[in-house]
Amino acid sequence: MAYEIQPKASHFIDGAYVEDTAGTPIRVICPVSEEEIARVYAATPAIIEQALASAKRAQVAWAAMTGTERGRVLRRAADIIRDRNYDLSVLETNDTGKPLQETLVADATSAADALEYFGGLAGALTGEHVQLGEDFVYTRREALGVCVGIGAWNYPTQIAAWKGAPALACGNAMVFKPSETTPLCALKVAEILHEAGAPAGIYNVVQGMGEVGHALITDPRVAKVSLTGSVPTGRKVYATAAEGIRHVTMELGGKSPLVIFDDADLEDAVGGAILGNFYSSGQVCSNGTRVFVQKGIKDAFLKRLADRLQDVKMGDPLDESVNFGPLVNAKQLDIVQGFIAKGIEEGARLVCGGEREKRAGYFLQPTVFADVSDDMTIARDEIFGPVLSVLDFEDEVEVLARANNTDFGLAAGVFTNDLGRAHRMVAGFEAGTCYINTYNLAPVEAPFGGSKLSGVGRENSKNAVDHYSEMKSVYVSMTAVEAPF
Ligand SMILES: NC(=O)c1ccc[n+]([C@@H]2O[C@H](COP(=O)([O-])OP(=O)(O)OC[C@H]3O[C@@H](n4cnc5c(N)ncnc54)[C@H](O)[C@@H]3O)[C@@H](O)[C@H]2O)c1
Ligand SMILES: O=CCc1c[nH]cn1
Repeated sequence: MAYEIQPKASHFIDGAYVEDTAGTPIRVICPVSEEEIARVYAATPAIIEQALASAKRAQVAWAAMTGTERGRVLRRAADIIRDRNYDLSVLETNDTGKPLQETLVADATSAADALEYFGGLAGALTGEHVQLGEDFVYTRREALGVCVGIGAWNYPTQIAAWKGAPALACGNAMVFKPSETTPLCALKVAEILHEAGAPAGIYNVVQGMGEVGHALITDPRVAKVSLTGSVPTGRKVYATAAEGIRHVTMELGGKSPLVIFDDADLEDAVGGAILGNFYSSGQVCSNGTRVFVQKGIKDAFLKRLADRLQDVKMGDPLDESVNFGPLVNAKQLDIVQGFIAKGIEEGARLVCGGEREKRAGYFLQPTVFADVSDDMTIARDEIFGPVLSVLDFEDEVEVLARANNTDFGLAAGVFTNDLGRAHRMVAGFEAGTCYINTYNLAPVEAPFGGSKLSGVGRENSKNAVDHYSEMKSVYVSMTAVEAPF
């Protein structure tokens, strides 16, 4: 029987698909055909209760298993995902509009990497022993309990796994709410985890908008919330979590600088700027959208960038030769077009692009602005679309100050052949994720996350373990107790 890729119902709770059509309908619109391809229903209070109760019930026994046993489940899920990579990539492409050429290598595979990595780590999670004379302290690394994950729409499979894998490895249960824009892929992550042996209730998915997210994170059974989303949503979710003194991870937006010095390899620098602005049609949180180019290399950079943009192939994202897809929906297209109009109005020079394609789908041409100044709207606000701004600079001290002159701090990159300068620049960047002579890679082995308004905590790497577990300290006395009376 062919593997069924379309999820069977709106929610996945307690090891099974669950439907409740009393919830608000959420239409899933294909960004290419602009037609409805699926419909799910937002979680009702009854669905939210089922998910939280099931997670709470399941978590204690899951945490009592050995890390090696838990890890085995995660690694099995990783294998299943790799076996079904093609079908899962098609689903991701349908959900987001990203080209299959991309989703085949960056989405389900990234989810599999996370499950494999944290599955491998699970058996090695430990506390420590501290000798204090004859007495000693030992620490127990314990799960937090029920964790809520809330996702953005640009990487629905990856986000579901980047949150789920470390949470489950540490012995937590998760209730995950995907973005209402891309609700399908997380359901497959839940289904596959269950198939791999995750007990019922350990990873649940419920659909809905902000209200459902809010209901989840205010429930007293919830110990932690991990959000991937915009800064305004992050402010609200962080404040709500603070009421209950809950643990948080905040993976938020950015307006990251990419600095290209005169001595950089031109071809690599242009490649980095392309990866940092046009992958996923520009809908990547860490994009280096403020491209600071030193004056001596600026003309050559702009010329080569315009040449290489000739190789953009737009079209049906399921065609594997297509390398540039539409934006995710009409609303995002409208927002990005608004920024382009603002760039022109404020005096930036449009080098190429800027137009919606005359075809069905939310296709927008890759857009490059030059002569952008620091105070322009397109240089200050996160656009989250295929819009690259080139800003000129003279020297290292000046460009570092300008690169950091933002409230965001997600990522930053530098292209130069001067190694000393490269390391000075990254030491000076106020950003959580930095790149030297490349851009936008996010391997599971490396911490990923932001500083300043771009976030709190880190995903991926051993660092994530500290955000999904806490240490219990146990003092053991080997001597008589001395009390004052
Ligand atoms: N730092 C990262 O790792 C990272 C990764 C991907 C995307 N992002 C950011 O995400 C943004 C784009 O995604 P988006 O438009 O889906 O973001 P968004 O902030 O609009 O929504 C994110 C999620 O939060 C939920 N939500 C909204 N209000 C809520 C509330 N009051 N309580 C609980 N949940 C609520 C939404 O339903 C959605 O699931 C961009 O800013 C991008 O930079 C960050
Ligand atoms: O969208 C942000 C997360 C990311 C960055 N690179 C790959 N995934």
